[in-house]
Amino acid sequence: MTAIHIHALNKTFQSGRKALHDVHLDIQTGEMVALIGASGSGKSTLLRHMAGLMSGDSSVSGWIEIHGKTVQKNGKIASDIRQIRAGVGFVFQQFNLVDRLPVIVNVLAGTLHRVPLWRSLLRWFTATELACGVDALKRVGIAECCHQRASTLSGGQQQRAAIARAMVQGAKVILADEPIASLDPESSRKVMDILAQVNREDQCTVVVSLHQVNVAIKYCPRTVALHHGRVVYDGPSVALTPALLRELYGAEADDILSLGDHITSLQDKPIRVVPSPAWQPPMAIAA
Ligand SMILES: Nc1ncnc2c1ncn2[C@@H]1O[C@H](COP(=O)(O)OP(=O)(O)OP(=O)(O)O)[C@@H](O)[C@H]1O
Repeated sequence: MTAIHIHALNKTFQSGRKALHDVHLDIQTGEMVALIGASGSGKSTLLRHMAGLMSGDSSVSGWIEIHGKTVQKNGKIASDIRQIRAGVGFVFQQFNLVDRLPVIVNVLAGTLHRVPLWRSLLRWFTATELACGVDALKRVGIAECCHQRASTLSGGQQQRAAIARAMVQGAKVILADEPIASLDPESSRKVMDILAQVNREDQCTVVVSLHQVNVAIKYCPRTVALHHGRVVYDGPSVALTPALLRELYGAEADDILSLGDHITSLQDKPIRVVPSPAWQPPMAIAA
């Protein structure tokens, strides 16, 4: 079944900047797809359109559907977008948690579309909801941080809490916009391991934008590469050799090839595919 369907998406900002050019994309349920590209290539813009946070150009007939439901069409966001978003989890580079609230409350924000408004305002959650929140925190390996304020967590822990919130939400699609861009290699690895775990164990479709092609290869069987807002490659991540990347990106290839040793390093030869934890038998993720 198709999880995300994008047809002829174009985006021109008011400044006149054309950020997306005729993007067509089909992502199947349960895929883990990397979105790569140099800075400014349109990764965030595309993810925001998928989430219905931005609308494409109305001058071109284009649309986006998630699980068959229209997110936007011909430049207009669907009127029932809140309902569609309830099934979509977002993980952003800048950990979008409420700093002053405890981690568990942030995580339980994932249930807000299900609980009555008065209960959410009072932050009154049932024992079952609390257990579900704690369970999600256990799965991402930070249950011990449950009652801490979100602001006291490290960047990697905040990102894991954001993923726990998507779990509690019961999201069947996770859109992660450069979730490891601000993290050290070890925290990056944990966050990517957890995204892969959610993909594998919950059959959750994951689309993750990354600066590092080596991380894409390690975790995502499929990569969509953007260049100046156009899809220039859509296929197996393992086929993304440095030579191909140079062909696609020219000098800009260095942007995504020379980011140092972020999780694994990439040599200037056919890329060695590092077996991904995504394809190991289910196992607990260590904290
Ligand atoms: N609100 C905006 N108004 C005008 N131009 C914008 C706006 N947002 C993004 N852009 C432009 O659209 C293009 C794509 O930006 P986008 O943020 O999607 O790229 P990106 O690939 O996510 O980059 P990065 O990796 O640096 O986050 C860039 O040229 C950017 O300057």
